[in-house]
Amino acid sequence: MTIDKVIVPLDVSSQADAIALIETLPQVTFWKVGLELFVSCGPQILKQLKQRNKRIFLDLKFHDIPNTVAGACRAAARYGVDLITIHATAGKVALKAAQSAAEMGANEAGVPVPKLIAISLLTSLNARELAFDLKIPLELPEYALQMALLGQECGLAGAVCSPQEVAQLRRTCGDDFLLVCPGVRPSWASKGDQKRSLTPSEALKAGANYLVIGRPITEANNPMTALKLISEELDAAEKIVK
Ligand SMILES: O=c1ccn([C@@H]2O[C@H](COP(=O)(O)O)[C@@H](O)[C@H]2O)c(=O)[nH]1
Repeated sequence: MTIDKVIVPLDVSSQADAIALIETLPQVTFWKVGLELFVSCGPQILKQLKQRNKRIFLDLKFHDIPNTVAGACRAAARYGVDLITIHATAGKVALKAAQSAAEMGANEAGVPVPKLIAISLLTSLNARELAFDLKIPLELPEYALQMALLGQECGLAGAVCSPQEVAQLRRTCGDDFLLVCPGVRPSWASKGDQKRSLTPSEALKAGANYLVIGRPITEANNPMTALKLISEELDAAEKIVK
């Protein structure tokens, strides 16, 4: 089912708003809990999602020294979530420590080990910002690839990348490496702060495993209709991919 490849972010600031969204879109099986919701209402929302048999992408984008990210990943893994994010720029020692700690936390809690995935480069940044603001002397696609490869070398399960880099990452990192793409925008939706987007069908055909699509659905006049349009677009694209 292509709808299972869509992860919808719960980018709201209260548990009540999050639950309202979950109940408005019962066909969504995979939800993302990010900084806004987790900081607002804590891990309680994870229980709510698990009670409803939903898969959980805990997108807290850890970025700290090895000891601290390890502690955070160990604690996050105990919740029995499916995906956890860490910035690749935390570095090799931190990525390896985070991976071992996630395994330890899950084993302690007797839950499946979550997939730890590395943020390669935020999808809100473009080549100009990378070069002139962040002073990174690599072309953007090469930089995103190197960050994904760093994650892979450290034993992580996958990476978060923009749909514009996913084909290159898929070719280089192989079929078993999980590629999760935010910054996906249907042709009818506004881009907002996303700077490296493609449409859902383009992202799927380019090799993404999961598409994170938020505001085009959650801020639509009718979220159910928006999700249906995306689902039909993905169904058509999957027939071409197969
Ligand atoms: O590089 C990244 C990493 C994470 N995100 C998250 O994905 C969603 C996108 O929401 P939209 O409303 O579809 O823009 C959001 O929760 C981000 O925190 C990202 O956009 N880019």
